[in-house]
Amino acid sequence: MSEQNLKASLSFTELLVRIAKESALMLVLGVCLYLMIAVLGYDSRDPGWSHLGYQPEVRNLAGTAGAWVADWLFSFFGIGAWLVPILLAYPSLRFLLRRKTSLLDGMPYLILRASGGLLFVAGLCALASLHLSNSVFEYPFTAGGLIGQALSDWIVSWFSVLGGSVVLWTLMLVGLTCYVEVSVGQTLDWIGRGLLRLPARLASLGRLRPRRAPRSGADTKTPAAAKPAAAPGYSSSVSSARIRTEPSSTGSSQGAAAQGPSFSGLTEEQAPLFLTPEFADEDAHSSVPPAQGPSSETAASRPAPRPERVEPSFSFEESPAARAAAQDPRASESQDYSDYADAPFAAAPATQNAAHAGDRHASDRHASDVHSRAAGSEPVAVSQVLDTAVGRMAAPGDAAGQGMDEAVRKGVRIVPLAEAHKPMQDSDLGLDHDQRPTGLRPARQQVPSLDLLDPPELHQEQGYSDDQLEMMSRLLEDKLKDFGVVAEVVEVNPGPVITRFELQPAPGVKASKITNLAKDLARSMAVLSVRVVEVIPGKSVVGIEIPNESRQTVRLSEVLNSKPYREASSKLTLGLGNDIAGNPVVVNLAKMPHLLVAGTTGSGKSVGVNAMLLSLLFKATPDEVRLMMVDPKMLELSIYEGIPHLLTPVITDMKEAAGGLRWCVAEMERRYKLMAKMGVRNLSGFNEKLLKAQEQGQPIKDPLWNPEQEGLPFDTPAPALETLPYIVVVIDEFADMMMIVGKKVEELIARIAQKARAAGIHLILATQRPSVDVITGLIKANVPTRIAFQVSSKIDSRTILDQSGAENLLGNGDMLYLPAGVSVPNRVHGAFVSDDEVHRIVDAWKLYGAPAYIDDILSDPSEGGAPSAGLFDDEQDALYDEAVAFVLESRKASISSVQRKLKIGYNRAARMIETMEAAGVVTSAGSNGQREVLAPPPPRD
Ligand SMILES: Nc1ncnc2c1ncn2[C@@H]1O[C@H](COP(=O)(O)OP(=O)(O)OP(=O)(O)O)[C@@H](O)[C@H]1O
Repeated sequence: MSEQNLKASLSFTELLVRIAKESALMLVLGVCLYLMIAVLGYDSRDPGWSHLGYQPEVRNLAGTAGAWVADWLFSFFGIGAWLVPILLAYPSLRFLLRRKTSLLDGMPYLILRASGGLLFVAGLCALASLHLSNSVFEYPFTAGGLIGQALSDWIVSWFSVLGGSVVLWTLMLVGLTCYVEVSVGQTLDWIGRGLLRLPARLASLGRLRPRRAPRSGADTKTPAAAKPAAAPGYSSSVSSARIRTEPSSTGSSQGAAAQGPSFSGLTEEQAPLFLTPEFADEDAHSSVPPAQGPSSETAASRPAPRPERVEPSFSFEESPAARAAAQDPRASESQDYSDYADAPFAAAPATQNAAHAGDRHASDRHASDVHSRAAGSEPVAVSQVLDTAVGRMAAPGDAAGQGMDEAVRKGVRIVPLAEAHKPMQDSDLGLDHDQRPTGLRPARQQVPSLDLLDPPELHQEQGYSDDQLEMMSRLLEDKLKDFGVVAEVVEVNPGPVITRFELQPAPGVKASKITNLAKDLARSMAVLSVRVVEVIPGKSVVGIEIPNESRQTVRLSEVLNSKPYREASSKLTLGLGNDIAGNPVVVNLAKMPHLLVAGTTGSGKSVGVNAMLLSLLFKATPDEVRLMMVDPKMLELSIYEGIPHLLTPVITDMKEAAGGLRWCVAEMERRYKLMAKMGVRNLSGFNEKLLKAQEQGQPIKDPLWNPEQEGLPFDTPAPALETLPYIVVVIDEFADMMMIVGKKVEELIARIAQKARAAGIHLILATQRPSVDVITGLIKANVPTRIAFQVSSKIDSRTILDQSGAENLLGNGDMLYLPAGVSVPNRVHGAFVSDDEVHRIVDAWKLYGAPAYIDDILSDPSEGGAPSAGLFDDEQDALYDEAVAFVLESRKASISSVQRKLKIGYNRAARMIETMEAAGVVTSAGSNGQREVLAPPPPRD
């Protein structure tokens, strides 16, 4: 056969190929157009594969076949059906329009794009099924069709709704990237670089324009054009001008390409937005001249010219292209592409390794991080990946606001409470550490040593392990989701007794909704109780406090040996326990100035009160602090009987207790008068003044001295004033007093609470009955500092703290401490002190001396201006009639004789005599303190 025949037959074959291609082009266009019409004309009432037609007439513009096709598409793809014609058309047209590409050569690209398209549609359908309601679309099955439904069901069963959404979005984007072959990273890179160079370009544009005009002349040569490296293929383009004027950029790109898979090797001109290997190859091929100039070196080292149509290799094997690029600048273009194609696949093993290394939560989003580290052959620590993920999540407004990335959030930051929790400030606790004199007489004796207390247990069991915490975080999120609350655990703070999970609720989720779920959460997480902290100062999260499996016990010795207690200058410093992070909580009763302690029986109140009392006993001598104890249970405080701090024996009779309060009112009034006479405003000022005068050798005489009142001659000189101790009144069961004595106690407490601060009298009221008839509004208004131990209901908690929370405490000394003027209570794990320890300290104090009871308490309570008369309705006293009978019979109206006769307390007897006075049975006390009996003796039978 002649050469001409061969050419003719070849051209005929080419013709056939061309005709076949063009026919196929028409066919594809036609099919896609038809599909588009069918989809556009879809009417759910038309007959179809999924159902029988509801209407006799087919409405679809593409006819019955069109109706069936549309129904078929919508049944399987849902809203994805709209994309099917487009997805089919784009790659086919692209392939068919490229004349020189044979089917075989183009196949890999077709497969890549088809897979990309499939992934994209599948992701879209599944997302639509997951998130869109079909009631809007009225498609045969779901908004994402059967494919979307099946895929979303499967994904959700493995990844949950949120995680699944992330996976599907990722799938979609990957599909899109494969389909249109857009490099997301490169596009961003391209845009960024374009923006950066924009000013320079604009500036150079002005300079280039006048030069370009003469270029139209045939002879005109710009210096750039004169450069032999100019590539003819680029001659008419701006980019070619750039290449000519910037030869070094090409060099650097080669160098970079030779170094490894990197995009930095591409100039922006070389890096096409659409990474189309065919184009790249063709361009490169046609634009690179065979030889001369500076590029001739590289051209010389280039392998033999390839046949005209050579598709660049699209291989996932990394090295050949990379190596070739080192020598072949032309290859660098295709190499860059294949590098890019390699990147995710190269990353995969590293990601998998990370996963195998235990990082079951390594995120897709951070696969690139992992990859970049893996590429630098650095070992990738799982925790680093988690840290980065959580770091991003924790960014304000990120996690909740823009839909949470399930993959990223898996990996909770675990920060010990000791680091995450801000301890209470000294100002909240009322502590002052300055060493100013406290205004009290230098102590005559030393306080006992803290060694009397049991030491803290050193090796206490730790809470949950990191794995458990991670699991619990997930569980917590899931359980909340079950209750319709979308929130994400952003941090976990393990502490000695509880672990706090910090939740970032999704926008629109109210913290109170989570609070209301506290009980349900406790049940579903199988823990004793869950406390929700709606406000954590300084953070935008909600705290969930879950008890540790094994709880550490806080010993009083631990708290009292702490710096805050040791350095506190106040004699009324109380050690309460440790906060949730294990920091000691030491408070100042003087600043409170009165404290209400309430909690259900067995919650740890008495232990708490004991801890407070021991704190006082380790800080203050009897000269500095005196105690009045009221203990209706006759068990709790009787243990302190005999310590020198007591003003009076521990009071167990409730009416005597009321008398004690009345004495306090009288004492308060007396102290006020004294302070007024001395021109000072508070007790420490008063004591300081006295001490100063004593130091100067001019002790101050009692300005209120009334010798006649004492039954002494009127010229008896006034004694020198003594410093006054603080008085702490501790009432262990304050409800009993309210029940027995009634409203009068409330009035007395209110009076003391209102004024006693300056006089150095402080109240600690404890009750196990936190009801409104015990903790009345009047008492609450006057006792601003509260401690709530565990209570049985929200209502009780509100009665004590004016907010809920105490019902979710753990008992055994777990408490909420609400300082005066603060709205958010602080959780404190109360210090434990055993009865043995209390005994030891009591015994130690007993060694220092017998209690010096203040005689005034045993004298007439009306002295000192106490408005005693009329305060009590003592005619109702069961023994009143007996007392009257005794007085009438014996003709002795003395308190002590009534006391002895009826074997009652002094106060009760005094009240009876007062009542008799009010009733006209006896006279008022004369100057010698004697009363006469006015009523006649009882008639004898
Ligand atoms: N801080 C603590 N740490 C550990 N356990 C504690 C603590 N406080 C109390 N407990 C435990 O709780 C028990 C009950 O405490 P406590 O007697 O103080 O309760 P309560 O509220 O005073 O009860 P009640 O009102 O019936 O007297 C104690 O026996 C002790 O075992």
